[in-house]
Amino acid sequence: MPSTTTAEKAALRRALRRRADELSPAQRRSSDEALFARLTALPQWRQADLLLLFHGMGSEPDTARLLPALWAAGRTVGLPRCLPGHGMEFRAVGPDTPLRRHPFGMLEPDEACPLLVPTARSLALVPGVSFDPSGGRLGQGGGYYDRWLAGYPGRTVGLCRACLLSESLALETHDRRVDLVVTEDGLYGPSQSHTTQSGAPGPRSVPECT
Ligand SMILES: Nc1nc2c(c(=O)[nH]1)N(C=O)[C@@H](CNc1ccc(C(=O)N[C@@H](CCC(=O)O)C(=O)O)cc1)CN2
Ligand SMILES: Nc1ncnc2c1ncn2[C@@H]1O[C@H](COP(=O)(O)OP(=O)(O)OP(=O)(O)O)[C@@H](O)[C@H]1O
Repeated sequence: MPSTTTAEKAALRRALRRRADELSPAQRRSSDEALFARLTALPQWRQADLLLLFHGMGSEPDTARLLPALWAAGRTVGLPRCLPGHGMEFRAVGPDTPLRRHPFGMLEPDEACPLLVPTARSLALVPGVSFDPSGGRLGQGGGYYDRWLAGYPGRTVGLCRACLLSESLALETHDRRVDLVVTEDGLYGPSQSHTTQSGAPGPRSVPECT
């Protein structure tokens, strides 16, 4: 019998995936542009030794669009690879790296790519169906990131479309908060006082997808 939180998470995941799927391609593109503008302006982004991205799929932000500029700037970029037993590792990818489609739908590097060892100066972009303003995260339900984050020494950022931001997510003991949540409208997180980048107060209620 699943715990209440597990059942609640599954129901919320279904509802928010539906909400995300209703966004038009134009709404997704304009949301992505605003998210990426905020993300790439962060000092943590500019200063990281390794950028550990994910290859966006479905209604996730289309993070693959960030890659060409990073390669052109000579940055080291990694993408995750799922391992048996719900493990995960990151391998370096470049412009000519062939990626393979995993049965879950995302593109992944293979074992021919160099394995990356994250440091305290690394930055991981963590995917999520939803986040809350204190860094709580609802993932896809496999526990891949939670297991990997348990041994990860670096910083974490979640990209969250404003209409998928939850007021407060119920977390289980294994759930890891991200250090910073980036929405189109502002930055949130355990150490943020809900401000937009201009310093103006950020949105407090959760907007509807329009
Ligand atoms: N782009 C991207 N890559 C990622 C993740 C992610 O969330 N996004 N992951 C984040 O952990 C890991 C993969 N984990 C995933 C876990 C479940 C599902 C998923 O769609 N599950 C379906 C059932 C799929 C099936 O069993 O066939 C579902 O829950 O409906 C997708 C990714 C690593 N790579
Ligand atoms: N650090 C961990 N060690 C062992 N099991 C874990 C760990 N983290 C998560 N799990 C297990 O993984 C399963 C899925 O967890 P959860 O619903 O929190 O996944 P998620 O965060 O949504 O997924 P993901 O991290 O893949 O996006 C649960 O059964 C949970 O007990």
